[in-house]
Amino acid sequence: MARIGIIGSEGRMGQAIAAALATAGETLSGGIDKGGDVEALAKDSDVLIDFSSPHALEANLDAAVAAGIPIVVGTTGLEERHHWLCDAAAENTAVLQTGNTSLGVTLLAHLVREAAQRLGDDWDIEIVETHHRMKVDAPSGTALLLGEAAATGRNIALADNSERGRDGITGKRGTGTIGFASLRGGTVAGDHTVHFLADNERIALSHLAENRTIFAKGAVRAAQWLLGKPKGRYTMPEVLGL
Ligand SMILES: NC(=O)C1=CN([C@@H]2O[C@H](COP(=O)(O)OP(=O)(O)OC[C@H]3O[C@@H](n4cnc5c(N)ncnc54)[C@H](OP(=O)(O)O)[C@@H]3O)[C@@H](O)[C@H]2O)C=CC1
Ligand SMILES: O=C(O)C1=N[C@H](C(=O)O)C[C@H](O)C1
Repeated sequence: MARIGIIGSEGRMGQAIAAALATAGETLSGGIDKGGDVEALAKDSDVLIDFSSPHALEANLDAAVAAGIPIVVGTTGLEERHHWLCDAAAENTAVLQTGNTSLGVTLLAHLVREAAQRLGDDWDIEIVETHHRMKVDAPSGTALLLGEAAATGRNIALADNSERGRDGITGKRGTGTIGFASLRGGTVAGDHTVHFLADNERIALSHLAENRTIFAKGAVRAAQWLLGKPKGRYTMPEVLGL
């Protein structure tokens, strides 16, 4: 049995992960929130699970590296520099960062990549996500993950081909771009639809999360899988064998 530490332990996901750990028969080594001692938590743990804030990421990665333990990063709202930090930490320990730990979204990303690869850029791609009113980042990490999957299928760079935050006189849609739209309200755990829109026909690929259990179970599974892995950056498809 592994000792698993949670960063963001009192949050919505932190509590769901603690419940999933208990169900899986794993040991919770401890949990911290803002102002907590992540180095001490890392010393008491065999693996860390971080669902907190991008502001905490650097210290969390440093603590995992210093303690020589792997870390699962589920926090979203990450910018390019946060991905560089994950890459740097992965030179010294095992790091798995993902915008969504669920089996369903992991499979959806695979399907989106396949569809984008097969459909030409006369098929416009638009990603729509809906989340609860408490969510602080947009587009969601999952929407960006799905956008990356579509961009990979199209063999283009998402950063150079995104349309985000349309407002006012936007001009026509750019051919080959990937659009993002975010809805916020109520208690929605997380809905994502990738629309492929062509002349006279459309395809919509969706994942609807009914509660946070799916994310929590996936995070625990990722932590279990990371134990004993050599340094490097890992992905959810590897964890789930997809
Ligand atoms: N990858 C995935 O599958 C999923 C990812 N997420 C992501 O996980 C993150 C957390 O979501 P959620 O639980 O809903 O958010 P919450 O706001 O409910 O919880 C966040 C927790 O992190 C803590 N926290 C904030 N800053 C720090 C810090 N510097 N160091 C340590 N802890 C800190 C907060 O503590 P305090 O209250 O003291 O500030 C709080 O307890 C979000 O980025 C969300 O998008 C969510 C679901 C699934
Ligand atoms: O903040 C959330 O709640 C969620 N965040 C993740 C994201 O940004 O994609 C995953 C899930 O959709 C729930």
